[in-house]
Amino acid sequence: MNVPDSSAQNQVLMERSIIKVKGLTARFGESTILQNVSFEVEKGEIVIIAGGSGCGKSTLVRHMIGIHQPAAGSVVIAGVDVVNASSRDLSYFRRNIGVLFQSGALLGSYTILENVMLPLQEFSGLSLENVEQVARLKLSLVGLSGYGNHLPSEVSGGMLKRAGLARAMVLDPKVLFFDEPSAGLDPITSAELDRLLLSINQGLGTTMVVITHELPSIFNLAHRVIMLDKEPKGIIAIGSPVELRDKSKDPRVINFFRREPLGQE
Ligand SMILES: Nc1ncnc2c1ncn2[C@@H]1O[C@H](COP(=O)(O)OP(=O)(O)OP(=O)(O)O)[C@@H](O)[C@H]1O
Repeated sequence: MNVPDSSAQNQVLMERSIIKVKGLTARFGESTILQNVSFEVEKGEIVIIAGGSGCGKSTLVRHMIGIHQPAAGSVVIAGVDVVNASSRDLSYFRRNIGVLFQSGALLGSYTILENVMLPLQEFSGLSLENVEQVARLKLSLVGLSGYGNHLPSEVSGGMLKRAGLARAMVLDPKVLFFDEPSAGLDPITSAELDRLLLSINQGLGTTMVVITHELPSIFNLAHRVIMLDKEPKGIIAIGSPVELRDKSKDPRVINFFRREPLGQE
């Protein structure tokens, strides 16, 4: 039997990671928000980024997807060195990730179907007919088959999120990023969205990075939680929600998980 040597084993382990963040330092002017942050995310994993307001959750994700340039460190996602990517590589990168931010609202004067078609028209090179077919498929995946011709103003908040999700997924991304996906939703609609994300993760194997501080969502979704804090401007804990809740000795982590409603697991 061929037993792989340790470097080959390491290689296999490394290849499991689809996201590698190494020594990331984020600054705005004189102020350092994140210092020397490193972690990896495995293919198919759902990682939640949590932590108090202003600790740098959005800043981290914005650096990961190339919106901001880090002061130091590297980010490699699906094989693309995001920090040093050429415009060609960035274009490839954008096809391999989907982003659903609160600010990424749908365009109000376009129908939901047209909104979902937009990334395909920009990136796919498909004919208009095929673009529409793919967009309709994605709308059915998120349970919005009958709503393609509605304007965003004509559907509920939960439906808008699902339409945004269809748009974020339309290029079949390997990684999806969400910033507070359940913000503004009632608990039932929020739980429905969690179920949808989970079914997409399980059905398609899509890796997900989700910013949220909603404990039900954390327990519904997360394989691992990365907790950030202003001190030391970075990661204070990484682990499954149950591990962090039951085993952490850090009072900040304990306090965070104490808000968990009874009966969540
Ligand atoms: N573009 C920017 N320019 C200057 N400062 C910024 C910028 N973006 C974020 N910051 C600052 O970085 C810090 C972290 O902000 P960030 O939005 O990443 O925190 P957060 O953890 O996502 O917070 P919240 O949970 O409140 O959304 C804050 O002090 C914020 O003011």
